[in-house]
Amino acid sequence: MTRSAGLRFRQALAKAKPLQIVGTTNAYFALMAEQSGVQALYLSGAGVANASYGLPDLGMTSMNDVLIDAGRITSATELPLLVDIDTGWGGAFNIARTIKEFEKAGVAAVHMEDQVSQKRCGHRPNKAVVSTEEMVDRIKAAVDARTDENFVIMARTDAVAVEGLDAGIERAQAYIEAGADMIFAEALTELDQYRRFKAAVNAPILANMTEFGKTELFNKEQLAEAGADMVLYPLSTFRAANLAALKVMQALMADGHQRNVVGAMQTREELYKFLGYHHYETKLDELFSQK
Ligand SMILES: C[C@](O)(C(=O)O)[C@H](CC(=O)O)C(=O)O
Ligand SMILES: [Mg+2]
Repeated sequence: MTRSAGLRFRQALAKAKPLQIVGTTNAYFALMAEQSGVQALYLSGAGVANASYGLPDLGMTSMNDVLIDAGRITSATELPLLVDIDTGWGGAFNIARTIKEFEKAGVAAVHMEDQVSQKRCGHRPNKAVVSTEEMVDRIKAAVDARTDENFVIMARTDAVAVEGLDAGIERAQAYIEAGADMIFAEALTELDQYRRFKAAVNAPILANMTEFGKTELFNKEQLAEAGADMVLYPLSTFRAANLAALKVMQALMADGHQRNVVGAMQTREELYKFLGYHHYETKLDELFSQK
């Protein structure tokens, strides 16, 4: 694969209207996504905190925590990966380091938000944002640090829920002016708000379709029509897998066996198919064939 990860993301975006970006909390989910026709992957900050550390999404995970999970996914698949880097984890030099490390890890794109470092989930109350100037400095530091010009730096604004739509749009304009490539318009409540962002900001717009949040679960046609270029499903597979796992745990405790839930499990055969298990096994047999 000679094309850079960033270029692969941009090419996937150019081909799809809108590009559906699917959250995969681990490398195996990434393999399933790749073999299900998904064209771009996402590593959620909430997903890393929740799944890998058992923590809430409140800015408690560090750059290295996210980098480890990102590297696992980029090692397993060629699909371009968008990673949630929260606020970039610090001042200008920290942000520069973050960009360099994620680019080196084979990540295609990152999104960095304008919340204060003690951040919250974008769909929760009582968020606070830094000044436009401070976020512009974050973006400048990020853009200056990238070595691949195709590496995507997406600016996320959480300001709409805090300061209103007009302020959010003004910020997005300033962030693009500062060098951001794309805009993540967080926690919008109406389709028309995407339309307003798109009309005012000359850059690709991402719509976050996270479940149980502030945004209605619009379909991709509705979002494309409203001007969204990318649709994100950050935690959909994680939430579904969590419920499936919980039901198995409860059945094991209630029934003393798993026979009632085996039908809800992915079979060994399916697992091996996604892993390419037999290919590895054949290789092993060839390498160490018994005489
Ligand atoms: C996209 C997000 O930043 C994430 O970390 O996945 C979250 C998703 C969520 O908590 O539902 C967010 O929207 O803040
Ligand atoms: Mg997040």
